[in-house]
Amino acid sequence: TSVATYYGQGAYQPRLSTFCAETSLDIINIGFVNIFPDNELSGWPGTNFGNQCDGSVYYVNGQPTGLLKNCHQIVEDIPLCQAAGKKIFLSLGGAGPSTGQSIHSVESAVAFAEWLWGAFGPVDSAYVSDEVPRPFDDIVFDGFDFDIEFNTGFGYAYMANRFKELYNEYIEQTSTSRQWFLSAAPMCGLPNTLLGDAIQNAPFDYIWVQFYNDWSCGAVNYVNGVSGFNFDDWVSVIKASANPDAKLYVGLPAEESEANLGFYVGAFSVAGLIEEYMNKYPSTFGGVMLWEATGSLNNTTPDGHTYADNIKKVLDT
Ligand SMILES: CNC(=O)NC(=N)Nc1ccccc1
Repeated sequence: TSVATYYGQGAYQPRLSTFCAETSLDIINIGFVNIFPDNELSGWPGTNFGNQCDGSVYYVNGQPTGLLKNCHQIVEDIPLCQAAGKKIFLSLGGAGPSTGQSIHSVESAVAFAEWLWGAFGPVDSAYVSDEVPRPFDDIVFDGFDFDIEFNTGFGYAYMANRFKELYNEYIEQTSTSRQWFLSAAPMCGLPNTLLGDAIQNAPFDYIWVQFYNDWSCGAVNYVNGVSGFNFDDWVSVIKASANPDAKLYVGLPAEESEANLGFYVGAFSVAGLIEEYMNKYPSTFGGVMLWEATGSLNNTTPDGHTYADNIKKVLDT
């Protein structure tokens, strides 16, 4: 089992290298590409990585885009994380603005995936060109994460399937042993309107469900001994999906302040839930996802262990 986390939106977050050194973190989603092309005059996506970039953006035909140009610390640090054996995904969506997250046609869903592959994928793929920038230079992400939180779910299955085709095409052409992955971060309510269709129709590798900010299905229900926590239902969703072997993660807030009031549960309070579901679904249970890295770092026990360390310890028992 493994621990996945998000990085990029933490208040006063330290640079990524801090988390490259954290052995309890296995997968890090870098968030976010938070403006999608159909919502941008320039036709380019926009990004936001909190305090990590200097604010300068790319220009297209003399017009500013929302695409950040200088995030040198992330660019310097991703190789450190990858050298430490961590998978680093680029996350699409995130906490807003809601006006930025929608896809208006199948064609634009496909074009968006190809653009991102050219901009953030292998430096020698067929989609690298003078028309597509390399905001993170020669950094090659290990996959793309769908953290869709607003509007509708239209287009994401087409986009995820196009990513899968691009992965397979590149692997076929280069015979590389390197792999690329797809992940999604649905909120726990079922049926899931924003990512249900994508999960049903595209072969995701990791599904980290946000078991917070929703009283009907949050992990807090299990901890409080009441019904609602719906991991079992999510196992059925995975088994009926395009990839029945996808790994299902329990998403949790890493600190009191990182979810709506009442949804945070202590690492040791949630240990029972983790142990029960890890044993109940040994092949589907993938681990725990934490929102998010800096909150976990700020949520340290007196012995100096972060929330992620304490969760990892529960997973390893
Ligand atoms: C995995 N994605 C998230 O956990 N997103 C998230 N926590 N969004 C959010 C929702 C409400 C307030 C702040 C952030």
